[in-house]
Amino acid sequence: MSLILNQIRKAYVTPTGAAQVILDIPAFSLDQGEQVALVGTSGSGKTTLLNVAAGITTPDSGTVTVGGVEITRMLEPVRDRFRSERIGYVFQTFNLLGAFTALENVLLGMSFSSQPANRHLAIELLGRVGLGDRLHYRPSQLSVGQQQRVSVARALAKTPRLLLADEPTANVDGPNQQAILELMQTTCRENNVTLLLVTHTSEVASQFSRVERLASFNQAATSTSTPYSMGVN
Ligand SMILES: Nc1ncnc2c1ncn2[C@@H]1O[C@H](COP(=O)(O)OP(=O)(O)OP(=O)(O)O)[C@@H](O)[C@H]1O
Repeated sequence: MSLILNQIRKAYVTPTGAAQVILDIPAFSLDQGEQVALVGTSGSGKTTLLNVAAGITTPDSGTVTVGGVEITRMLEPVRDRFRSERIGYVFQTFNLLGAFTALENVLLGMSFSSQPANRHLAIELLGRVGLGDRLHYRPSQLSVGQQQRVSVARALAKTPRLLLADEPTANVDGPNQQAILELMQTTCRENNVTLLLVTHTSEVASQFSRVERLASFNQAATSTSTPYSMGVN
C-alpha cells in the first residue's frame, strides 16, 4: 500500500502550556512496495510521524492516505481495525503483552489481522529472528534485544501491506541487526510491502536506496518558535 501524508500538522502542549509544533509536513509519500529509511535527530518527531501514519496519533490538520484510503476521515474504531488488518508496526518500546509468551504475542498479533493465526509461520519467524529456543518465554524473561526481535516477528507475521518500524535494531548486536534488517527487507520485497523504517544508524540507513532526513521535509524543524493554535490551519 502506498502512504501519502498531505499538509500534516501536529503540535503538542508543552509542560508550560504552550503549543509546540512537532510536524509541519506539506507532502511526504511512499509508493507501494517502496523501502525508505527515515533519519533525524532525537526528539525531532520521527515516532510522531510513524504514529500519524499508522493512525494512532491524529494530526491537528492534514490527511493521511494509506493504500488509497484516507484514514484521517475514519472514525477511531474503523481506523483501529484498518491498522490491525493491514499495518505492521515495530514499536520503539515493543508493546509486547507481558502475560503472554513470545509465541503467543506473535499469534495474538496475527489474530488481530485479516489472516487466520498461523502457528507454523509464527514459529518460523521467531526462528528467523534467532528466538527458536525462546518461544515459551514471557517478555520479562527475555533480554531487551530479544523482546525487540519478538516485536519484529509479530509485525511481520500478520503479513501487513505497510510496515512501520521504529528503530527495530536499536537494541541488538551487529549480526542480529543485519539478520533482522535482511529479514524485514526481503519479506517486504517478496510481498510488495511498503516499508518505512526509522534508524539512528548510518550503517542501517546505507542499506536503503531511499533515505529521508525528517528535517528536510518537516518545516516544524525551523518553525517551532512560531506561534501556533492547536487545531487551526
Ligand atoms: N504526548 C506528548 N506530549 C507532549 N510532547 C510530546 C508528546 N509526545 C512527543 N512529544 C514531543 O514531541 C517531540 C518528538 O517526539 P518523537 O518521539 O516523535 O521524537 P523522535 O524523533 O522519535 O525521537 P527519538 O529519536 O529520541 O526516539 C519531542 O520533543 C517530544 O518531547
